[in-house]
This record gives sequence, structure tokens and C-alpha cells, in this order.
Amino acid sequence: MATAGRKSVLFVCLGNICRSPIAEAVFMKMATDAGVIDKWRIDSAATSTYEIGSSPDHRGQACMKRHDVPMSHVARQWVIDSGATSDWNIGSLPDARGLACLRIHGIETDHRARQVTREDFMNFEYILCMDENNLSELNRKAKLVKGYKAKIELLGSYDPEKQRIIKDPYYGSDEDFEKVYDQCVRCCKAFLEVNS
Ligand SMILES: N#Cc1ccccc1-c1cc(NCCCN2CCCCC2)c2ccccc2n1
Repeated sequence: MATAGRKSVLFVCLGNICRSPIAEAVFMKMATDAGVIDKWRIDSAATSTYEIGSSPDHRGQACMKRHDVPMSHVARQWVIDSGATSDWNIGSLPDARGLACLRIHGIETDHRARQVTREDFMNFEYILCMDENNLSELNRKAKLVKGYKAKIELLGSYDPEKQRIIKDPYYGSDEDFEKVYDQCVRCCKAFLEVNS
């Protein structure tokens, strides 16, 4: 659940391995650098089941490294695990505050692709997606959730350069990931400004 008083944003794309993890990482860095990270719950998800459990795409990770933006770590040599005594949060991601804290201290953490859930439509104030397919899929899913509160918008609607669509780079090149990154930087900056 989003803690009372905190703003919340869920970035969404088709597979949650290319565009939305980049947007999440860029926004998390901006909120951290602006000193407002504790005012935000930030996460990302997929409209599809294509890549559930996958780590972010390696081209996106390389792009983030080029721009010195902390992002989910991928492989690990040791199998280190953790567990819970209760079944309260089975399948949930680590709490966003923990992820933010780890990232601030340079501790890379795992993001695993997940699909958007009914709870997301109840818990997030903003659900920001990348293209018209994501938008129509999210609106279709939202209609099945009574009394949802999320504002479902294109992340690109915040772009000062008016590029509304952030294209899927899955079959693209490093250049296409750079374009996704540039668009996410412009849009996340504008989104943070209108919400500060
Ligand atoms: N679909 C499409 C599509 C159309 C145009 C441009 C990109 C994509 C595309 C394709 C992907 N995976 C390959 C197909 C997956 N299988 C499709 C049939 C069901 C079983 C799964 C992606 C995976 C992760 C993130 C983005 C992706 N985007």
C-alpha cells in the first residue's frame, strides 16, 4: 500500500524489461538528487506476461551505466535468498523505500519484471505508460477494478519536446535505447516539476 502522504508513480510498458525500468531508474535518481525520494513510492510493471521474472534488458543496463544512473543489478555469483514468516506479501517486490535506500548507497538491487495488478490501480496515484497499446491495455484492465484511483497517462504527455510516444526498442539498437533514455529524462524531469 502507498504510505499516506507519499506520492506514487508506476511506470508501465509491454514487457517491463526495456522502457519502464529505465523510466523508473531515471525518476528515482531525479527524486533522490532533488532530496524528495522519501516523498515517493516508485515502481514499474508490464502490461504483458512476456518477461515476468526477467531482469532489465542488457542494452538498457548498458545505457544506464553510460549515464551513471543506478539500475537493477542482474546476475549474481552467489545464491543468496531471503524469506518471510508470513504469507502477507508473497510475490510482492521489496518495498520501494528499501530499494531506494539500497540504490542511494550504491547497492545494486534486483528488479524483476512483473505484470500490473488490480492493486496497482488502487494504490498508485499515477500510472505512466509508453505507447498507445500500453494505454488501451491499461484502460481496459482499469475498467475491471471498481473505484480505482490511478491517473493513467502517457509518460510522453509530459515531454516539453511533445514526443508523446516512447517507442518499444526491443528489436532496436543501442541508439534506440539512448532515445528512450533521452525521452525519459525530459518527461521525468517535467513530471517531477509539476508534482513538486
Ligand atoms: N510482441 C511484440 C512486439 C511488437 C513490436 C515491437 C516489439 C515487440 C516486443 C516483443 C517482445 N518479445 C518477443 C515476443 C514475445 N512473445 C509474443 C507472443 C506471446 C509470447 C511472448 C518483447 C519482450 C519484452 C519487451 C518488449 C517486447 N516487445
